[in-house]
Amino acid sequence: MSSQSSSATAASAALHQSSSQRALIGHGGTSTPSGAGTPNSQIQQSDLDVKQHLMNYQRYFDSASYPYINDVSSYEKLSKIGQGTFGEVFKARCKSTGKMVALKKILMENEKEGFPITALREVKMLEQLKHDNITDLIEVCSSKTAGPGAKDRTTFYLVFAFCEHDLAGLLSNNKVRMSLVHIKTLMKHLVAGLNKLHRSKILHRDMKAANVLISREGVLKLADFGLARPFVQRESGPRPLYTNRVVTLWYRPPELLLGDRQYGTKIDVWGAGCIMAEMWTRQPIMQGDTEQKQLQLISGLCGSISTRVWPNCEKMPLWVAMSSEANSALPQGKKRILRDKMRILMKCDGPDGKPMSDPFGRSRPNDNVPTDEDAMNLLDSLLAIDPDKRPSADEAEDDLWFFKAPMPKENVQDLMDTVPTSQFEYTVGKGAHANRGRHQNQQPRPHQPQRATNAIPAGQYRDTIF
Ligand SMILES: Nc1ncnc2c1ncn2[C@@H]1O[C@H](COP(=O)(O)OP(=O)(O)OP(=O)(O)O)[C@@H](O)[C@H]1O
Repeated sequence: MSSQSSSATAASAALHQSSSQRALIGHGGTSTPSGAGTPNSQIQQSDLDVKQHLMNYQRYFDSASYPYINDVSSYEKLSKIGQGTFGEVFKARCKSTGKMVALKKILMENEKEGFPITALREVKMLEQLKHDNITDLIEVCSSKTAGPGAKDRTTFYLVFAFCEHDLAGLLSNNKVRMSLVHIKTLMKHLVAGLNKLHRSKILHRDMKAANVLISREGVLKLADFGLARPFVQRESGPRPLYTNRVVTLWYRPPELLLGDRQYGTKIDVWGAGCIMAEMWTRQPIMQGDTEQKQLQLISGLCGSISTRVWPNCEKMPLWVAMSSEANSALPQGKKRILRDKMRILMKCDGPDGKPMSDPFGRSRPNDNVPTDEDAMNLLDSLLAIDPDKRPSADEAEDDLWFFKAPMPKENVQDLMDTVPTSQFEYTVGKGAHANRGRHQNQQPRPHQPQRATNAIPAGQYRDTIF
């Protein structure tokens, strides 16, 4: 037995003994159990034993190391890079290794309840999700600060490996020219990360370009697990109900907009489809400002939502409300024009491997250059109206597109080398990442008060994180 585990056993024995002793001697160690006439010398001896045990216990904890609770002073804060819903985010440097990190401060909304359950959930999930394409949680740190009235307060930080860019920022930068190989490589990373997530039985529930980070080395990382939750896959019996107030509106799939509360992994797959298209369009493809508007935009691009394309659509809780004349959110007779719209952009690269289409309109798209039909097929399937017709992340990872020339690369380091400044550095102060995706249209987190909208009747569902 190692000295540490033997001392752990000793400490736990000490704790056990001390608490039983305390119970025996009563509160404060000076009274006796009711009615028992115990001689004073015996009480004093028990008291001393308890003190000794407590001291051993304390010594054990003082000498123990807490790999997840280092003091945040081991990092030097450099700048504020973001304001998440749950607190501020800082760029910092590890004093001992020089490594850059992102420190996400946990907002202690209700300190009496201790470490917030939402942050705890995020930590627990990230611990399971060690993968190249998922943001790397290094550790949880704490710091003691003297609060008002000189009362010590503990602040917790999640420490992540630092990523230089987010995809929304990169896409809004017209100096960043992405070739088909770059897009294919990033999509490969995205579906690989998503596949890991879904294999670990976790739903992300907030897929959007702003939550996709890219490291200096050109590796994509899925980030922001603040809305993620574990799910159960049941073959039979009632399926659990989840909140449908998830996913930023622009990336929200039809089933969520129609009030589904028994959704699954395909909600994230829709988000992956929106992100894939955005890599060519360079802006979110459907920017509604209400749920009805979003449904209308989906119908406009992906075709009418009907039993012809989605047999179960009429079973959705909000089907009737959304098809009402007043809402007119489900226009019928709309053709699916996704392929026609994207054809002009999803061009194969030129002979020199340079992109042949220019989403920023600096040159006319070249109609003679062939469209990448395999990319188009994958996009078309990711954005299927019927969630059952969308591929799983596992199937998407095996898609033909990824195995055809031009082959994806290990990373997009060459693209990163063309972007000298970290996106965070030049957006900071203007609300880093305020670019797009973290937009006025961003929906509040489920636990936050809802903004009044003229959308679906509010309060239809209890708005909590399950
Ligand atoms: N690993 C990282 N490297 C660099 N910046 C990061 C990292 N993680 C988070 N950030 C920055 O902090 C911001 C907020 O982080 P995150 O999205 O995890 O928090 P949140 O409270 O869930 O925010 P949101 O309101 O965007 O959902 C990000 O948009 C990004 O700017």
